[in-house]
Amino acid sequence: MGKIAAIIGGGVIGGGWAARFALNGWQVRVFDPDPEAKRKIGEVMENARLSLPGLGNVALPQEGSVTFHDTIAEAVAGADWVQESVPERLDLKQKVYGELMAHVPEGAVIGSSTSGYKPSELQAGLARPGQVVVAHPFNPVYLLPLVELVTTEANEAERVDRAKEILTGLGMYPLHLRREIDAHVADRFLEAVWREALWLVRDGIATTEEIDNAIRYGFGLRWAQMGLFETYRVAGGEAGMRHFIAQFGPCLKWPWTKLMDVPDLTDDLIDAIADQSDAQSGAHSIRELERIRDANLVGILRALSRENWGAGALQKAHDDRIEPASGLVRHMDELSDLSQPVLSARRAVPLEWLDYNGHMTESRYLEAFADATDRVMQMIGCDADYIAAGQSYFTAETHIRHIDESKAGEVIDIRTQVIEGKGKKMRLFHEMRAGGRLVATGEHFLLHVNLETRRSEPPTPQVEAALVKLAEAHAALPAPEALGRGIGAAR
Ligand SMILES: NC(=O)C1=CN([C@@H]2O[C@H](COP(=O)(O)OP(=O)(O)OC[C@H]3O[C@@H](n4cnc5c(N)ncnc54)[C@H](O)[C@@H]3O)[C@@H](O)[C@H]2O)C=CC1
Ligand SMILES: C[N+](C)(C)CC(=O)CC(=O)[O-]
Repeated sequence: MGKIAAIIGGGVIGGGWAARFALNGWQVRVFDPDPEAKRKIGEVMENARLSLPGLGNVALPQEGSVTFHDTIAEAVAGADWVQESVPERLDLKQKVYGELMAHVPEGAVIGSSTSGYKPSELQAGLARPGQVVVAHPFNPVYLLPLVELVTTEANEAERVDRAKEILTGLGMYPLHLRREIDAHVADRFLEAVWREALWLVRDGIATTEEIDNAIRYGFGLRWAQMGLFETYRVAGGEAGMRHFIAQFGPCLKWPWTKLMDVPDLTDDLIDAIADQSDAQSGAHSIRELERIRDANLVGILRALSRENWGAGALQKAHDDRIEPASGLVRHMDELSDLSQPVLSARRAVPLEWLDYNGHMTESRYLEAFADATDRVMQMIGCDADYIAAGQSYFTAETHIRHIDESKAGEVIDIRTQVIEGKGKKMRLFHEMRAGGRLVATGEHFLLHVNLETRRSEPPTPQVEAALVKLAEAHAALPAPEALGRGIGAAR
């Protein structure tokens, strides 16, 4: 049996944790007295299955089970990680921790999703305070990598290291705070922005929609990729941060913000906010908004991955970590059997690859096959260093057949047969399958090129020898039925 995560409280956040653990191969056990918890978590899992697996370019491990339990004792039995996500009330959390102490295995980490309590407040009076850390995630937990890890002197160093390792293994970024503080780091920041926004609505300066537009059409886009300080460094021009502070530092003392003043949440203000929010977003259900949010997040995160930047760089590092378990290799010497087509991709279909017909769109087949070709190039030694040294392959011709549909989150495998590999020429035949079904084939002809002259020339002897070895090993395979076929050619 795989690793076990117990989820105590399966609402918005507990459901997100359940999805992140399960889709990363953990067995998940949920305890939540809400009779609707199973349905709600089922809906979160559905959204997560569409979006999380396709965030990266390598398939996640096989999904773990999610089971529901009537008692805390049953849910936490044998658990490696327990994540508490009950409502944000200290008395309730402390009661739950009392019960957890009686049943959670001593080796397990107990993480709290608390948005604002300090770990010392949760640890107070417990038999084993060292087991409890704050692991504060961000909604949607299954897509956003940040988790604030807050610990105290009571936490053993080994347990803190294990907590970091487990969270990293889930594709998250544990930001370990230097010391505990109310509301950690990110929520202090969100709270300041939220307070200011409430004032702007209360004073009739802007509506909820106008405030959201001010964020999403402007600084929100900047924050997603560079955060605050790096953004302001750039805003300081060539003189950087010092110039930025010299220019805008004095404004901090001007009445630009309301600072700690909080508007009274009167019935009138709450009605105004709720009515404006209905007018702004009421045409969509919460589940629809969640799906829109998820599709946008996947697009943003995948764009950042292409630049190997920010949260996208984290995703790439996660892909690298899980790649060996996925069965993919980087060099053909790692293959145990050269006589069969090589596994050149094993990945899930990203949400952003879908089109208006609800399935993977045609251009993405080429992207998937192109990535598979890159993998074959890497396997024969035409890797990043080789290319940086001035040689590579260019694709000269491609023929793709679309045979069956593929949906978001579905795992596709591509296996590649080398049809020809000699001198400057490389001809590949890719077969893409989803759950054993043949989904598409791609035939590609490539020429080896000198990147300085931009003219074709033979590869280095090492690369050519590797390619020839693979081509000879594949020569005994039957020719693919569609090899060399043009559009409209008889089946
Ligand atoms: N909603 C958000 O945006 C975020 C919330 N958090 C934190 O996560 C925690 C949970 O918040 P949400 O998921 O938003 O609340 P929620 O209200 O959606 O879910 C709480 C769940 O806990 C269950 N519950 C109540 N008493 C319980 C008990 N004794 N044992 C087990 N389950 C119990 C409820 O039935 C409910 O399903 C809070 O500490 C909150 O501060 C953290 C990050 C973001
Ligand atoms: C509003 N909130 C305090 C519950 C927010 C969080 O804790 C983090 C988030 O997801 O924004």
